[in-house]
Amino acid sequence: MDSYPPILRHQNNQPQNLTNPNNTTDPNPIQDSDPVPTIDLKYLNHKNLDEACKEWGLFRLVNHGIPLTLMEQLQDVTIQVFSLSFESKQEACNECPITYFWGTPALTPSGKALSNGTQNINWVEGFDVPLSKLEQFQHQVPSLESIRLLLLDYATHLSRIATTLFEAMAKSLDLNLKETKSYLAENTGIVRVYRYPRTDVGWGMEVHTDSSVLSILNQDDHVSGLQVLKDDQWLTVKPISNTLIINLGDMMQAISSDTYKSVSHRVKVEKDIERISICYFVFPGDGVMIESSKYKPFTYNDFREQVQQDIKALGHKVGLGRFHLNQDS
Ligand SMILES: O=C(O)CCC(=O)C(=O)O
Ligand SMILES: [Fe+2]
Repeated sequence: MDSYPPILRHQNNQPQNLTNPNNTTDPNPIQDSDPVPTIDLKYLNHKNLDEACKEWGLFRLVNHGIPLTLMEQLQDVTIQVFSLSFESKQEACNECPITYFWGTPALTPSGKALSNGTQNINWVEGFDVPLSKLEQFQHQVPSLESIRLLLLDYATHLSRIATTLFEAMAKSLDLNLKETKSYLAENTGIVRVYRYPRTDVGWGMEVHTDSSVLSILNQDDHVSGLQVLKDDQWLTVKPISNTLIINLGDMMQAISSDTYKSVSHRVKVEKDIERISICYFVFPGDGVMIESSKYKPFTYNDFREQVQQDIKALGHKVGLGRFHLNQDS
């Protein structure tokens, strides 16, 4: 229990030693499939990809080329890092580019929790890792150093996957590839590693859309939680080992002039079992103007500042609606 941040120490939580999932009984038996479209990266079918982006804004990626051992090692080390005491996690991130946060996924650019004090607690703790800084430091805490080394390797795969998918999308959308290259800037990539505690109240993450161009989620192999809104219905995205979930963010929706969807999603928590996930987000390059037929020209920085203002003033993100061409403000 002392590994949980104090505000997440709900009375119903008992100390638990998760967490090699292979040793636990799974309360959410994994079904073989769900209706989420599957895209094969090795044999990329542009038409299927285009349809998934239009209809869902989310798909499952197979044949992604990341070694299974790397995916499994990352999940194992993530579990180890989170099992450190709350105080050591805080202390470990005091003077390093990695930020440790809890209770909300909304952070200021300097890594502080962003809030106007009225939001609900999100039952989540996490580490925010800017990938471009990974080479510049080493960590004294062995599990954090292991995760840093694994992420260095993982990051090259994430860039490869994001670039391949984005180029295929740009082609289907008939965007000028040379101009649009800067819409996906590899040096903006961040990874967020999350643990959702066991609890019987609240949400791990409330309904939102990602602000990214693309997000790549490496879900817990054994515990479900991610839910996606499709045709006004919430649907659970089944965890399936050795696959990734790709979701499109607000920047992709804007770049595509609303042809593609930034998908609404949320994360459910479980009473009896923790969940981890390792999520990657990539954004347009610094100062790059997003031009589209549906929105006023804006940079990702304009967008992020607006989101921060809205969260402070209203308690929630308004998002792309702020930039719509027929919006007055
Ligand atoms: O943990 C997950 O599966 C999803 C997390 C998420 O939606 C986010 O970080 O934006
Ligand atoms: Fe998200």
